[in-house]
Amino acid sequence: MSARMVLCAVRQHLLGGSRGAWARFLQRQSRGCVYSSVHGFQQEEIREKLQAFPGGSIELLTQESGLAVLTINYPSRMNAFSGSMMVDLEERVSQLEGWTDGKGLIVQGASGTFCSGSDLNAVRALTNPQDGMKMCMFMQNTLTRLLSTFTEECPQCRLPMISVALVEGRALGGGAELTTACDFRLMAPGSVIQFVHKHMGLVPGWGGAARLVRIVGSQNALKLLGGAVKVDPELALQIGLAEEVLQGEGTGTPLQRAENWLSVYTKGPAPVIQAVKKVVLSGRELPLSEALRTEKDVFGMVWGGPANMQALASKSKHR
Ligand SMILES: CC[C@@H](C(=O)O)C(=O)SCCNC(=O)CCNC(=O)[C@H](O)C(C)(C)COP(=O)(O)OP(=O)(O)OC[C@H]1O[C@@H](n2cnc3c(N)ncnc32)[C@H](O)[C@@H]1OP(=O)(O)O
Repeated sequence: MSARMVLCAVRQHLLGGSRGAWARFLQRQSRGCVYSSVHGFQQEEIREKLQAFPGGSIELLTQESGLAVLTINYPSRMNAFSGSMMVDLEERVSQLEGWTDGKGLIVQGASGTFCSGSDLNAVRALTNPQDGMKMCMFMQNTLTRLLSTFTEECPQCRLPMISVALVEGRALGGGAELTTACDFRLMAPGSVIQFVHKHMGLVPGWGGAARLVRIVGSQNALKLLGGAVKVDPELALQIGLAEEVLQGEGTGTPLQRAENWLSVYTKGPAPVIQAVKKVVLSGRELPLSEALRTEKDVFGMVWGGPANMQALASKSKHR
């Protein structure tokens, strides 16, 4: 464990394991996970630039069940991301990082379609490479925090919720990238995920390529990006991009079906579900020796905790 990770673990203990307090502490320390001023990234400068392209919103609904729903809301532009929505998303992620009771997150688009990527009106006004890179760094930071990725600068998992992208309609360009910032993708019949970047003379820049390789492997990722392939639910299942197709007309809305699907994995006390996400995430993101040490630290947080004591007292059998 690096000196910084030790410090982080000690701080977490001092803060009594309260994720809200811990999140607020970390937010004060550093808001961006991948890029900071060290990399020439000035968050306030790009926020201001993005705010000049308003429209739409990102809505967050947190529920007592511990499930939250994040909705990309700009139906008149097929839920494309305006500049102000990029800023909104960053603020909603901060809100989620401070939500102590959170266990699961569903990311969806409004009005039956997921997201058509960046708002092309904003993209056209930001074509110089400097602005493009700033926008890309801003979105990489936000989506990295959304997925709770461990990075060198941010070795603590701050948003340890199990997340699902509910894909209805289309997820194009940046919208396809956003789906990869969730742990799972559930697709409605007839929906499409398409990395259209090649057709735009681009490659993904919101971290979508790096994450896609980890999800489907480099050969499938090369095919999807190189061919700008329209991925329907059948292909998505075949290559492991989607977890399930949400079938079942008459069994509730797609959102209700996604909530039912997710609730299987989020049933139980928040600290335990958050611990599950942390150990899996560290196994995926960190070198083995660091992942093992993180697992030990997380284990130490739940061992002897209320859920553990209650389970021991009830002498439960796992039949
Ligand atoms: C860095 C770039 C990259 C990234 O961020 O990683 C990107 O994401 S670039 C954006 C990539 N996305 C696109 O290029 C999508 C372009 N749009 C379409 O292909 C189609 O609109 C659609 C999404 C397939 C839907 O087609 P259809 O069902 O026929 O509806 P319309 O075309 O009539 O769309 C309705 C309305 O929405 C506007 N729209 C759709 N997408 C965007 C967008 N990304 N930016 C801005 N506006 C968008 C579309 O122009 C229509 O508006 P009106 O013309 O005013 O009716």
